[in-house]
Amino acid sequence: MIAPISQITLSPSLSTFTQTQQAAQARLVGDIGGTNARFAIVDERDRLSHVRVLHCADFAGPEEALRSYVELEAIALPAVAAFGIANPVTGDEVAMTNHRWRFSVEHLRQRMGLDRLLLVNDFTALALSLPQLAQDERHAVGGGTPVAGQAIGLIGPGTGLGVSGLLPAADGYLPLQGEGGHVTLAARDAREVRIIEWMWRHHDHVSAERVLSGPGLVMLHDAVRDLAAAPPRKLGSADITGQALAGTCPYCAEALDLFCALLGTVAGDLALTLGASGGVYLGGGILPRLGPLFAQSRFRSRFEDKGRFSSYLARIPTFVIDAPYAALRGAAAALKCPVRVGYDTTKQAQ
Ligand SMILES: Nc1ncnc2c1ncn2[C@@H]1O[C@H](COP(=O)(O)OP(=O)(O)OP(=O)(O)O)[C@@H](O)[C@H]1O
Repeated sequence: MIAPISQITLSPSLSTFTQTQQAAQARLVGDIGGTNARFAIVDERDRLSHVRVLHCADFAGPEEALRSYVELEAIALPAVAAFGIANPVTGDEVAMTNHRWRFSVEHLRQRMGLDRLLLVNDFTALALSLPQLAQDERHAVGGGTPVAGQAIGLIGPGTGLGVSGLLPAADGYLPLQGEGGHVTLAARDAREVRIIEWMWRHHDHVSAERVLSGPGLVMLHDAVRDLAAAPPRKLGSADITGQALAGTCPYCAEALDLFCALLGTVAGDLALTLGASGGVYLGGGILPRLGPLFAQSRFRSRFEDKGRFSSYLARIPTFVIDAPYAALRGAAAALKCPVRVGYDTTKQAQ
């Protein structure tokens, strides 16, 4: 743990020098999702401290959330910051897909007095953290062995569905910056055809994210009940998994079963598309909350269920990420990424 910067007493003559050193060493990192914003300080040895999780809904925008973070942690901001955000990052203007925040990266940099602010898609950041994960920070679901130096896939349901990956390059890996959560969801059997038909009543385009996310699990449960002509019952996604785990609601259990199977389909598609012999990693906030249900689910059998390519997929391991702040480490890695990622703003020399 590094000491909070505000607790370091500086003599006036040393102050400027030391602050410059701190700027070179400590960095502010963030992981902004549709539900939570996590912030932390990363030291020169890439260790995290001052980790704090804030609810996005409590703040008008990222500036207010950051000011609250600084106040709650009683720290001075480092001069350099990088945030992963659950959004495509294509320029200075960011309008979140699953939350109301809209902001300019450059304006935020200026308002916070930062020398550099990098915004990157949250799953691009998470992908950059994968090579740093320790063995005990991932749990294998099913068989397969990762092949070193090969492509790696990443997918994770949370408020939305994040998708990214790493492609091998001369000096390591290149992170993907796509929007794979919005691919069209495909049915594998007649039951899923009926579920997707039901979803069309509500969405013109039924993307993977429409189903493989917290709100998606709620819709799946609604669909299962409606197709069974059961009376509607509004349950949140946490209630649905809670009741499925407790065995108290057959509709919840079926919704979760469909959720895991459909995630297997989409993760298998990602593995095929990338040639992800390095493995497919599963992130996001939902899977770690499913307990043993996920490992016992149809996820892995569906992942491998690709006809003539089943043996190809059987060799690819799938791992649930068990490192709650991996995306924060990935945001720090993005600052050092040799290729341009996200949107980077820096203070112009006077
Ligand atoms: N026990 C649970 N079972 C299923 N879903 C849950 C559970 N608890 C929370 N969720 C759902 O998980 C989602 C939040 O996911 P996550 O924790 O990854 O937040 P986030 O980082 O803000 O999300 P994202 O980055 O995707 O926007 C919400 O839709 C919430 O309803």
